[in-house]
Amino acid sequence: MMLSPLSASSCELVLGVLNQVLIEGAPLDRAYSKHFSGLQLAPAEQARIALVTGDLLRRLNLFCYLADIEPARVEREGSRLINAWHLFHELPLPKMKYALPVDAAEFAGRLTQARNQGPLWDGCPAWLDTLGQAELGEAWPAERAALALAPKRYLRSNGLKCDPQALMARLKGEGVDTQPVAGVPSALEVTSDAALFRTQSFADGWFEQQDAGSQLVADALDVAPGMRVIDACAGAGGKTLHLAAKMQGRGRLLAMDVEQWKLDNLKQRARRAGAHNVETRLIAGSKTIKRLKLSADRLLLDVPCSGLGVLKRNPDAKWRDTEERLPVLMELQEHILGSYSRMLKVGGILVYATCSILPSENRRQVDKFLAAQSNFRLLDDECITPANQGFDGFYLARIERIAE
Ligand SMILES: C[S@@+](CC[C@H](N)C(=O)[O-])C[C@H]1O[C@@H](n2cnc3c(N)ncnc32)[C@H](O)[C@@H]1O
Repeated sequence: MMLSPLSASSCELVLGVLNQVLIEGAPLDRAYSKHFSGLQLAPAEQARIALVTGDLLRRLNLFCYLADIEPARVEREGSRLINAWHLFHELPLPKMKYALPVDAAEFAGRLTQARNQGPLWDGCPAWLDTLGQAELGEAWPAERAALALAPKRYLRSNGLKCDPQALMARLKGEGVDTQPVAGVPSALEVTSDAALFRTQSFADGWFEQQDAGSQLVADALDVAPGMRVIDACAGAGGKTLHLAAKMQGRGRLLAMDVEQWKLDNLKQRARRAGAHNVETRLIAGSKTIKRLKLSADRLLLDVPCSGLGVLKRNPDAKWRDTEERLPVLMELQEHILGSYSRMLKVGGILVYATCSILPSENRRQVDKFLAAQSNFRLLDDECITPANQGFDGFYLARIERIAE
């Protein structure tokens, strides 16, 4: 999308969203829906607001430095942040009422200084830079820079309703341009700013919005029609629906989670997608897992994680308590892998997946599990990274159960 200056009312919306995320702690998608609902915004304007907000959040420390404000003062001094963003992109300043000015000479001096500070330039907070360096070493600066870029938009064509070529042609007729994605057969990249979710193709369940990297996770599970498959951390079902399509609606697909509202959401999406072999089950405790002992041909463990692979899309995670939550998440990952793997049959395959690029949430968890469990063996693993593939970052390990 071409960058262009924001109108004064769009500046207000950007600041409203930023304020809700940074000061009130709301997730970014919830802040968008709160601010956009009830407004008759043109899709292009909505996209422009999301682009500016995303860019500001991805490199919040850089823009705060250039505007000479503290992130905590965004509510009072946000107009300065917006002006700094426009100066940075060499755009005319928006006509906001009572806006705080940015001194042009001071801005230019700060810009020169920031260019020489890698973490600041890439919008990386100090805790994350230290962690990334410790975990990824010399690979980190490239990942850090890739995580500062705007995400591309990808769709997954729903194999239960269409194939990617048919979807591409139908969307073209609805004003949405797309192109195939090398190496990910189910994915299309959206190359125009159209309102995807207002299309009849979406209403008819022909696609879901899903990152191309994320689509590789279900591929790795190698499911077939007729199998008994469990998606044990299914959430709202992004990957469940992909698995259902790969099973061509035949066999049993059990989607589980600890949050009922996510499973309710999944059921609704499954109806639209025509995925009739999906059953949902709330995990109410260890008994729910025990009852399914040795029952699955395939098991997906898409565990809760730091989300540090998907910062392009969810940049707000950089400015939350992600660092403090990491040890708790790692303990949960270890528990889920150790305990839920009991649901797999002998000869069955499980995929352990995260949307993190940190070895401590990924390969090290798998190694710890395998060291304690001689009845499983690693088939292979892969880290999909923003710097290498350009998609969101994901990790997946394929593990086979070789004995009871
Ligand atoms: C990475 S998300 C899953 C995303 C989902 N698979 C998708 O593709 O949309 C992790 C999920 O694990 C769930 N979760 C958290 N603790 C859990 C537990 N102890 N057992 C199972 N699921 C859990 C969370 O509610 C969340 O929905």
